[in-house]
Amino acid sequence: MKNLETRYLERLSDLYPTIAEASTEIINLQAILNLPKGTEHFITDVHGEYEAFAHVLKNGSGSVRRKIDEVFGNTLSSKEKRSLATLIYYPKEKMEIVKKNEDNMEDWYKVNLYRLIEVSKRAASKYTRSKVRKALPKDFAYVIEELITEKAEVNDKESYYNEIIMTIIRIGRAEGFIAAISSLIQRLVVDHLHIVGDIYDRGPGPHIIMDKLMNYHSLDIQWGNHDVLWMGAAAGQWGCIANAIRICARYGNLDILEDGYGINLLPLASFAIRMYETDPCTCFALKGQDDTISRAEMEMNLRIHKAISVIQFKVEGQIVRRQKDFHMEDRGMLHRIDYEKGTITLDGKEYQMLDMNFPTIDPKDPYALSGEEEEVMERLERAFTGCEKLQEHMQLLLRKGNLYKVHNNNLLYHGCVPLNEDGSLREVTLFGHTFRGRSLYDALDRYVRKGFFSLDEQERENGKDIMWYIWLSPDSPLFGKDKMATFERYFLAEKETHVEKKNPYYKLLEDEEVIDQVMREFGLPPESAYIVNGHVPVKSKNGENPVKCNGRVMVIDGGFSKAYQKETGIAGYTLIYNSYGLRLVAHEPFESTEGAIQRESDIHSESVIIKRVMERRLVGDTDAGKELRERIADLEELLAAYRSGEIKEKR
Ligand SMILES: O=P(O)(O)OC[C@H]1O[C@](O)(COP(=O)(O)O)[C@@H](O)[C@@H]1O
Ligand SMILES: [Mn+2]
Repeated sequence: MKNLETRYLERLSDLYPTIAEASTEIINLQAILNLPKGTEHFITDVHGEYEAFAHVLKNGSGSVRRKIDEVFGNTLSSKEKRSLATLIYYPKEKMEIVKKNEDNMEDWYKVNLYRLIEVSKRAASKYTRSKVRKALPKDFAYVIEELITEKAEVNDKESYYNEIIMTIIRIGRAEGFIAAISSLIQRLVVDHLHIVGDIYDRGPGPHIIMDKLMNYHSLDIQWGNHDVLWMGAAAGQWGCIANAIRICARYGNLDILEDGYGINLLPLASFAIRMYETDPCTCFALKGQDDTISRAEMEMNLRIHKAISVIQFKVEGQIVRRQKDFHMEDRGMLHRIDYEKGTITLDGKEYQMLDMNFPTIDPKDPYALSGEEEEVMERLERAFTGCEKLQEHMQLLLRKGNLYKVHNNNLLYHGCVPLNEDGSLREVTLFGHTFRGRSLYDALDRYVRKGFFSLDEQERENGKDIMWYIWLSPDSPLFGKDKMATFERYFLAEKETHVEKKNPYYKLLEDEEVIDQVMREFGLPPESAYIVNGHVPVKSKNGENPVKCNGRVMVIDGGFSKAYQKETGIAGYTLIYNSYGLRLVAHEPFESTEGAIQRESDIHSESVIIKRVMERRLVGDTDAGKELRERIADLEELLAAYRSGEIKEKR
């Protein structure tokens, strides 16, 4: 039998059947290595805020504006630049407005088409032709390529381009063309997107964000605890289902389930209304509620909120009892309640319960679901696991996502690396094995996938429970707090019981030695790597800085989440890593899509340069570059095999 290497070269020769073809590919790949590296965009903790998210994607955290500035410098006023940027972000909507106010549309089209072509030329200049070609919108691929490629052979270039532009206008295709070229610009300014977790919960449109991501050209996701919660729910884990519904109810967002995913909440709603009919549910007031909701709807929402919370506390009590390895029995709350006195004893201290109306709890067996609750949960489980759209979204999370990622010398994860007080890696034992640092991340990642794919029922069930564990365990790298005080926040007035203490990691973020250790743990060179992490809102209003440890760690959760903007004072950070270096961008709250179009009010963003490289970074300096060099080496072997007669040319 031929050896593996020869067999591999034979397969490669199917793709490059001649000396000429193999040589051409080597030259092409070599050329790519010398292009500037593509722009990476990092976004985190979007929490369902799809409008702000869509806008930041459209403007590439200021990358579109920077391209416009590079191309036009002082030859356009800032108002004109703003208009052009708005046109690129929202071409259709912007043109509707222009058409109402402009008397000479032909002129307007001409000027703007010209400007857009200049910007797209610039945006395309750092890619190979073949890559640009792949990005071209189908309908206008040929014309756009014509217009953005320099034509050395055409003498009168201006009239050549003008002819094309005038034809587009004459045949009534200007609008379609503008929309197409605008989306090409958006597509080219960001080469790759990293979402550092928490797409779901609190805001109204996580499903809309997921739809956008489904079509995004190049993407990876580091799961956040809220994303894993939804993954667990989609896999049918009851603790996750109850939590996900509870959070939707808490934020007045049950529409996400009903309209966004078509999950029928009627069984839960009718149960809740009946069971808590006369209960004012005062502990279950909604957060960040919207005033458009009717009174009847609000009352139903409160009851659902309470009903699903009670179910959650029961189900969670069952999980911590069956999964002893989770060491979370202290989070079983219901058996600590004195149902006669209306108090609960926690850590030896007795507290008054703010609500004692629990018609479905049997004090002797407080974690048992009532028959109706059981039935509601069974129907919800079927609805979650049977929802095609939710499953598709979860498949995307599984395909593009991981618990962490090492990419171009950066380490990306949502929460933390669990540490002990002294900074050493915290050991966690699960199902008979002990993990820490990277091995903990890897083990949990594997369990998540088992929860979806394992054929072994026990493994699958453990995998599902692990998703709940990742959501809120003190040892979960995605949660990183000593407890999730949901129960205390609903039922106890004493604020000290609401405190969730963060893992020592967050205190040690400024400690160089600790950070070196974390980087080494993930195989990164401490002198040049960066850590990007989200999860904890940075209160920049209070002078808190997202840049830690002399610029080596960036915590970029600035609060896309409207619910948290009061605390943070801004609307989120994003990072841009392009061929010139690394730039942190702080965004002001996003007014609305309508404002962005009507008043051309782009998000105001301040950016700070974290690192400016001495020499422009090239594709050759990236992970993709490493792969390309490997491919070149393989092709050179093939070439040598052709030339030595070891392999015959196929054509
Ligand atoms: O403010 P809310 O929506 O009630 O959420 C508070 C809960 O969310 C958490 O902060 C987890 O969410 P994050 O991952 O967004 O921080 C819990 O620690 C806390 O109990
Ligand atoms: Mn989080």
